[in-house]
Amino acid sequence: MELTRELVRRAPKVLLHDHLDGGLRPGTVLDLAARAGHALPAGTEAELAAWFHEAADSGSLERYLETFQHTVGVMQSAEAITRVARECVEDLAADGVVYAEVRYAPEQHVEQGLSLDDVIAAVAEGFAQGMDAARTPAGERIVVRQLLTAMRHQARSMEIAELAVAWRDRGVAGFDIAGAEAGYPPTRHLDAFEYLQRENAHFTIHAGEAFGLPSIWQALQWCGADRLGHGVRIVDDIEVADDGTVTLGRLAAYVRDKRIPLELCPASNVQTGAATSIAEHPIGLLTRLRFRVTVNTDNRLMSRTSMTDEMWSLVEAFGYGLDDLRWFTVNAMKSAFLPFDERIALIDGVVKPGYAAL
Ligand SMILES: O=c1[nH]cnc2c1ncn2[C@@H]1O[C@H](CO)[C@@H](O)[C@H]1O
Ligand SMILES: [Zn+2]
Repeated sequence: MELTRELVRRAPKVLLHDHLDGGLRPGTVLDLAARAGHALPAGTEAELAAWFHEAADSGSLERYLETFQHTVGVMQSAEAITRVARECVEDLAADGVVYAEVRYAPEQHVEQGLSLDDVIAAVAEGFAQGMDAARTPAGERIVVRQLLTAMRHQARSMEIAELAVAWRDRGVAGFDIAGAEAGYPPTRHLDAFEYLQRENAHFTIHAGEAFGLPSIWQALQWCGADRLGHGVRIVDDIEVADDGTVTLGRLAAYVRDKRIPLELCPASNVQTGAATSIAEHPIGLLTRLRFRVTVNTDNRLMSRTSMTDEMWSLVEAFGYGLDDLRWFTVNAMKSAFLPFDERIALIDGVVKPGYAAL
């Protein structure tokens, strides 16, 4: 059967790395900004969508991140946050996503008086509404969990880690740190990671995106990360000789041997300069070498992408077929911060039958 974009959209997909404040609908940004009196750089949906994409398409992570002032800026009330969270679930469900972990930094949403708990509760409410709305009579559904992010240049990681533990039975599956990588090594937040480990909690760390191997090494061997956010620079520890012989350095071998999940985000990497193009993206090599590769969107608004777009761009660049897409999807489901029995239930009850039915 010929693989089409529509078939990829219908295929069950699993998303582990998606930022809530990087996935707003352009129309929602306009609407919320008008209500909050927030000044935007463009006045129509099409112009605003283009602005986010172009401004983020800078070749630098720092400049990419500057665009978030206009999404975070309009997400300062419980009502706005709940709406964004609900629409996020609706958009992912329409895109064929069956399980997603969506992250954001609660500390960025307290400018107008919300407490950190208020912010998390507002997201939980929006996700619950979205999951309810996506339930069809045919039994189709989407499961969405929160990841709480702490900003790596700030000093609130311990507080956020404590909230991730406090909320773990109420829709929060884990913890993350994000923000500019250079100059802010993950070891700055060692107390938070050690606390999470003592609490048997799960966390991922943005590492090896804008900065190389030392950041990946710290995230794994000092901080104990369960997964790597991006982790794409692990290719710097892999040598491919002219005759095709591959040699893994010790860190790359460790990552592959231990099946450390890589949350790869191809479109985002091309925008921040972490990769030169989709066709040259290290995902091709890492997949060939059978690392625990997962495919993700990172920021659907800034990268003008979706899970279908990401998968489809890989089909076009690397000639992947449904078997490969299923492999990425099962990899992601295995790597989710959901209890083991729930992961198995989704793999056997949703992902595999979904692919078989295509
Ligand atoms: O690719 C990325 N690398 C590092 N940080 C990021 C990336 N995308 C988004 N954020 C940061 O994470 C915060 C919480 O969601 C966003 O506000 C943004 O500053
Ligand atoms: Zn990210």
